[in-house]
This record gives sequence, C-alpha cells and structure tokens, in this order.
Amino acid sequence: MHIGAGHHCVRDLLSFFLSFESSSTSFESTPPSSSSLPKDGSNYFQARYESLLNMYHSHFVTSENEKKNYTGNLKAAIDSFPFPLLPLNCFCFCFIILIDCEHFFVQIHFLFCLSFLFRQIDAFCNELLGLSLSLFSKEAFLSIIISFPLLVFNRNFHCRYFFLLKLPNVSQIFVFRFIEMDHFLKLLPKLTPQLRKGDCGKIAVIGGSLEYTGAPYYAASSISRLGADIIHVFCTPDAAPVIKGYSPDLIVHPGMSASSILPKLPRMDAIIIGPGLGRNPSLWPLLQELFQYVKKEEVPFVIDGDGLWFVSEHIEHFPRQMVTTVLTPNIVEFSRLCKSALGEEDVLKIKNNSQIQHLAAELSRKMDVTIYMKGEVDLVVTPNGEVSKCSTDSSLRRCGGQGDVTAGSLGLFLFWAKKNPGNDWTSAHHEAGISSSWLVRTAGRRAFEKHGRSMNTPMLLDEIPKLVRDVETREMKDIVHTDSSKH
Ligand SMILES: NC(=O)C1=CN([C@@H]2O[C@H](COP(=O)(O)OP(=O)(O)OC[C@H]3O[C@@H](n4cnc5c(N)ncnc54)[C@H](O)[C@@H]3O)[C@@H](O)[C@H]2O)[C@@H](O)CC1
Ligand SMILES: Nc1ncnc2c1ncn2[C@@H]1O[C@H](COP(=O)(O)OP(=O)(O)OP(=O)(O)O)[C@@H](O)[C@H]1O
Repeated sequence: MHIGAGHHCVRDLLSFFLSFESSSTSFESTPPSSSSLPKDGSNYFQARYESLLNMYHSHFVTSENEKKNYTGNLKAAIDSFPFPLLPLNCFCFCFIILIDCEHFFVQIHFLFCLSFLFRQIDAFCNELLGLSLSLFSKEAFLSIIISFPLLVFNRNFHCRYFFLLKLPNVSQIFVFRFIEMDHFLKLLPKLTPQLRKGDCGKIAVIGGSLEYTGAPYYAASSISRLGADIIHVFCTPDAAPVIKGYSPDLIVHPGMSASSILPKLPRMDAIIIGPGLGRNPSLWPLLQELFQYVKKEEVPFVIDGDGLWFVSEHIEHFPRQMVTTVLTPNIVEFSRLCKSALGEEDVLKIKNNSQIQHLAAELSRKMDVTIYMKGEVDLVVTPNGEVSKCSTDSSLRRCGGQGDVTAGSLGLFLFWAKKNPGNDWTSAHHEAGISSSWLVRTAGRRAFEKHGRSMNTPMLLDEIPKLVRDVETREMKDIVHTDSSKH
C-alpha cells in the first residue's frame, strides 16, 4: 500500500501499520530527514509502528497472552472502526509535532485517543496507541487548524495535550506521558487469595483533638476506602469516642503521649501526623520522638495540618535526611514554612504559580525534605529538584477536609509505591503524590458535579469506592494531567 501525504483515511493507515506486524525490522530511534525518507514510506512507518507497539507492550502489557489478546482485539476493533462516520466528539487527536530544523521537515505524530474505540480494545482509554504519519508542513498546519478547537473546547475529550516540540526522539515523549497517566492503577496492590490481613497496609493517623474530630476521620476514612486493611487513629482522650462513633472500622487510641504511641508504631506501614492535631505545646516532645523514629526506621511519613505548624515553630529542630517524609502544606502552611525556613515574608501575596514552584523547590532543598504543595496545581517537589505537577480537573468547592483526604491517601500510596520494586524514595514520593492528587481532585470533581455548592468532604469520600472500581475495571474516563520536570 502506498501512503501519500495525508490522503489516506485513518482506517487505511491503521491497517497499513498492522500489516507490518510480523516483520522483524528494528526501530530506528531518530526520525529520518526529508531526504532519507523512503518514497513509499514503508520502512519508516513499519519501524515507527513497531516501536510504538513495543512501547505499549513493555509498559502496559505484561504477559505474552495479554500481548496476543491486545493485538487480536486491536485488529478486530480496527476492522469494525467506522471512521470517518464516527461523530467527532467520540475521540480526540493528540498531536506531537516534531520539527527537524536542519531539514525543515515536519512530522506529525497522531495519537488516536479513542476512548470509544479503546474501551473496546482494552477497556481503558488511557491506553493509547500512537501512530505516526509524516506530512509536509502545509498539510500539518491544516490538520492543526481543524483539530485545535476540538482539543481545546470539547469537554468530552479525554486527552488535551498539544505539544510543539523540537526534540530528536519522539518515542521518549510517548513513554513519559503514558506512564504518568497510569500511576494510580499501578499502585493498587493485586488482591489475591494468598493475602493476609495487613498486607495491604496498616496505617497510623496521629491527630484529632476536642476541636477537630473530622480531620483525622477524613484522613483515616480515605485510607480505608482505598483498601488498606487496618487503620489506627491516635488522638486526645476527649476526641476518641467521637471519632470511634463515626466508624467502627477505625481502631482509636485515646492518649497523645510518646510513651503510649511509640511502642505501637513498629506495626505500622505508614504514619500520618497532623490532621486535627491541635497546637497544644505539650505535643512537641511527641513530634520530636516521632521524627527520630521515622528517620531511623524509614517509615513512610506525612506531616500535614497542625503538624506543619509545629515544624514551622521549631524549624531549627527539624531533622535532615528525612528521606521517607512528605510535607503537605496548603498555601497558608506553606507561607509559614517559607517564613521560618527561608525568611520569606509575604508569600501569601504571590499569585504567580512559577514563583510558588520556585519557592517550593528552594524550601525542599533547604529543609532536605519532599514538599507536596496543594493548590490550583498540586506540586510534588523533591530535594533533588524534580517537580511533578498535577492539574487534573478538580472541584470548585474549597470545603475543609479535602487536604485531610490528601494526607491520608498519600500515606497509604507512599507505602504501596515504596513496595514496588525499583522505586527509590524520590520516585515513590512522585508516584504517590501524583496518585493522591489525582484521587482527591477527581473524587472532588465527581462529587461537585453531583452536588454543586452543597458538596462537602464526606461526599468526596463517598466517590472514592466508585472511582477505585472504575480504575480497576478500566472503565475510567478521567486522565491525569501531570507534568514532570527538573527544576
Ligand atoms: N472538620 C475538621 O475537623 C477539619 C479540621 N481541620 C484541621 O484544622 C486545623 C487547623 O487548620 P486551618 O487550615 O484552619 O489552620 P490555618 O492556621 O492553617 O489556617 C488559618 C486560616 O487560613 C485560611 N486558610 C486555610 N487554608 C487556606 C487555603 N488553602 N487558602 C487560603 N486560605 C486558607 C483559613 O480560612 C483560616 O482562616 C488543622 O489541624 C486541620 O487539620 C481542617 O483539616 C478542616 C477540617
Ligand atoms: N484553587 C484550587 N483549584 C483546584 N484544586 C484545588 C485548589 N486548591 C486546592 N485544591 C485541591 O484540593 C486539595 C486540598 O487542598 P486544600 O488547599 O483545600 O488543603 P487544606 O487547606 O490543607 O485542606 P484541609 O481543609 O483538609 O486542611 C488539594 O490537593 C488540591 O488538589
């Protein structure tokens, strides 16, 4: 089959790529220049197709059987693919444009993110097959003009990336993007008959006081709904019966002394301190002992809410090399930390996101700890300067308690992420952070869509089971909008 510059319909193209499936030609990692591009395009397209399929296999398909199924299903789906009769809003194109300046050669890489089609193939619209098509600039820009409004304005699109890149190897970009969309699913542990009680997580939430009983409950409840086995809440004696009354699921320990809490911690897989903790100065010795324990034992550790207030107040005593620890400030808590650690005044007046990101990176470096900064865009910043951003659509309500869900879920995700072989603490922090952000934002958005301004945190929590189920059964339509970069 001859592939001309943009004159073939998508169906023909897909068939064309598939017809090379059994061939053994190896992938050339750099795109050809205009002069080396074969006249009929066959070798180039064949190599591109194979590389993309291989990438797909190595990142999403683990067994040979799955591989066969995937390819078989793909073929069947393509045979019945009704393009161009399919209504345009059933799919979206994602373009990656690669400009090879030397030869003024423009390639357009189409990603067919066909939620409609791909739900049939693998029932998970995050799983994309990238197809490449080389065009010359005239057709390229024509395609952009047609597709850009669809990408930007149609809310049904599940993928809205639009890149203009000058990069030598587009395949790396594909891999990078696909992996990031899949964090949440990757972290969920497989449920097998061999599991014992506790294998999916024994998590401690330290917080809860007379004034604040909701916060530790929200954190603990999110952990429970995500699938941890045992959740312990350590709180003041007057808060204990109230928290217990919210849910028989939680094991509630009254008493906030180090001597009563620390002996119970060796059984815990992750610890979250701060939601609803209160600011009683008598709690500081507990925090100090806890920091030492966490540092020595390398337990996943999240500091949120009033825990961050204590850190700001005693910044000179916050230990270094807390490699397992993530601080989860909102903007007010962040400004307090910046003031005490960096001497920065007036952080609350900063409206520019990149300035906030810059400060978060500085804070992370100075305190030698990971910062998960909550806001319009969530940032995960590690001391080595790596930044992950998550801007998945979220609720428009800023009701109290959403950050407690972030803290709780993050603690559990840290435990799961670190259990994944090959993850060091830095990558575990990024993976867990993105997953937690995605969870809170997506559950919040769903709750907001149902309840509007009456939405509150219990409603967000109620969305979690369905969300987890949707991801697991691969019926999920929401895509994570994330980005990672070196700062
Ligand atoms: N139902 C509950 O029990 C809840 C208890 N919470 C707990 O309450 C304690 C104190 O937290 P606060 O946040 O009130 O204390 P802060 O001292 O951090 O906040 C003080 C003020 O800053 C404002 N503020 C807070 N977050 C903001 C944001 N993201 N953007 C702009 N302004 C913001 C608030 O309106 C508040 O008036 C914490 O332990 C926290 O965990 C909260 O988590 C909310 C829910
Ligand atoms: N302006 C915003 N736009 C979109 N999402 C936001 C915005 N601010 C916060 N969020 C989302 O809400 C989550 C909770 O952030 P928030 O700032 O409310 O935390 P918090 O103040 O610590 O909460 P809490 O009330 O539990 O103490 C964040 O992880 C983020 O994803």
